[in-house]
Amino acid sequence: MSQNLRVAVIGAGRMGIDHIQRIHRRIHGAEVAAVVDIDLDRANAAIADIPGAVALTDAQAALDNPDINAVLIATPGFLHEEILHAALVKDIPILCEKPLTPDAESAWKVVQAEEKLGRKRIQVGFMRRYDAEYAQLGNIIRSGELGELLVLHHQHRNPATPPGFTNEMLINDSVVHEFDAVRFFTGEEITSVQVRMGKRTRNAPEGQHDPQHVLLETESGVLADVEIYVNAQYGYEVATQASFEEGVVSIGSDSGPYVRTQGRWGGTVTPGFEERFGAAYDVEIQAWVDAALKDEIGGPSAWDGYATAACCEAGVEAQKTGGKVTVALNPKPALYN
Ligand SMILES: NC(=O)c1ccc[n+]([C@@H]2O[C@H](COP(=O)([O-])OP(=O)(O)OC[C@H]3O[C@@H](n4cnc5c(N)ncnc54)[C@H](O)[C@@H]3O)[C@@H](O)[C@H]2O)c1
Ligand SMILES: O[C@H]1[C@H](O)[C@@H](O)[C@H](O)[C@@H](O)[C@H]1O
Repeated sequence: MSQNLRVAVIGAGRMGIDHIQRIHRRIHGAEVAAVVDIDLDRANAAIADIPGAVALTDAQAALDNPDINAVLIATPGFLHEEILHAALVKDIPILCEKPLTPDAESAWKVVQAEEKLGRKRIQVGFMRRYDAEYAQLGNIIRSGELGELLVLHHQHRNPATPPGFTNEMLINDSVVHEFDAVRFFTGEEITSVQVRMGKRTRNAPEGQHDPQHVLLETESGVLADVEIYVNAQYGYEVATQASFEEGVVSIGSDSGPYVRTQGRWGGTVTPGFEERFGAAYDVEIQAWVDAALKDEIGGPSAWDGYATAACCEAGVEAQKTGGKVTVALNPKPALYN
């Protein structure tokens, strides 16, 4: 594929708009050819500064357009499955925002459809793998320089949740990132999930128990915990501390610049994921484009999407029971080895 990628972005909401601007302004080798949203006004607003792009309301119409040769899916997670299958039929590179799908059964169907196609076409939007500090911690773990990794502590805090953010979405939409991070760091599958509910913040909307404490273990016995706290008010913070045999590594905690003025010292907390992970999204999308132009796909795969969906399913079950729930996975198809 020598020409630019001509991308249809499906979903012009918070994340879709961010990716549209990213592709238009910062990514090399790709252009936004179409924006699809059921809300045509949103789609039109999204292409206002992109000459030549078209606004549509139907994803299939974009996929049927021979001028489109790649698709970025940024609709809510429960809508991904249908678009993924339609895009696999077109046999074009796909960047699907996380989650691949919200449950293991539908994610497995996507894996099977890709396996039937016979080659990888899907990259899942687990952008943390492209964050510089995440990549560095991954390298430290793999190098063995601090001995064996023993425990991972995660904090995942959002300032507030959008309307309709259910109790299950704390797992399916938020902790799904830590499921991927733990698998990425350890190179192992997660074998069990437990969720504990403690004291609830008065800032949580009705029906949502916030914060929650999620406990995981991996095949070799690495333990991980996640504080998921999505109405934390003060800002957006995602951090990890890793304990090894010979040391401890922290990433994502406070970084400069530290300012001293008017009798106070301090810095700022990022307000949202766009600021905290802006650079990682750029690297993620550029990597997808670079691979797609060589007719390849890299990064987190549909298998990673399926395995994390299975963790989510166990997590949602664990929310109800409070007990430890085993993660059950189908055998990994050779395509993903
Ligand atoms: N990687 C990350 O850090 C990150 C951050 C935020 C969101 N996300 C993911 O991105 C996706 C979108 O999230 P968001 O926060 O932008 O949601 P959003 O609700 O802000 O936007 C979704 C958009 O999809 C549109 N839409 C709904 N149904 C549609 C359909 N059938 N066809 C076309 N468009 C349709 C809506 O009108 C809306 O504009 C989700 O999967 C979410 O989990 C990922
Ligand atoms: O969809 C968003 C997004 O994935 C963010 O990265 C995460 O921090 C939020 O918790 C989630 O709701």
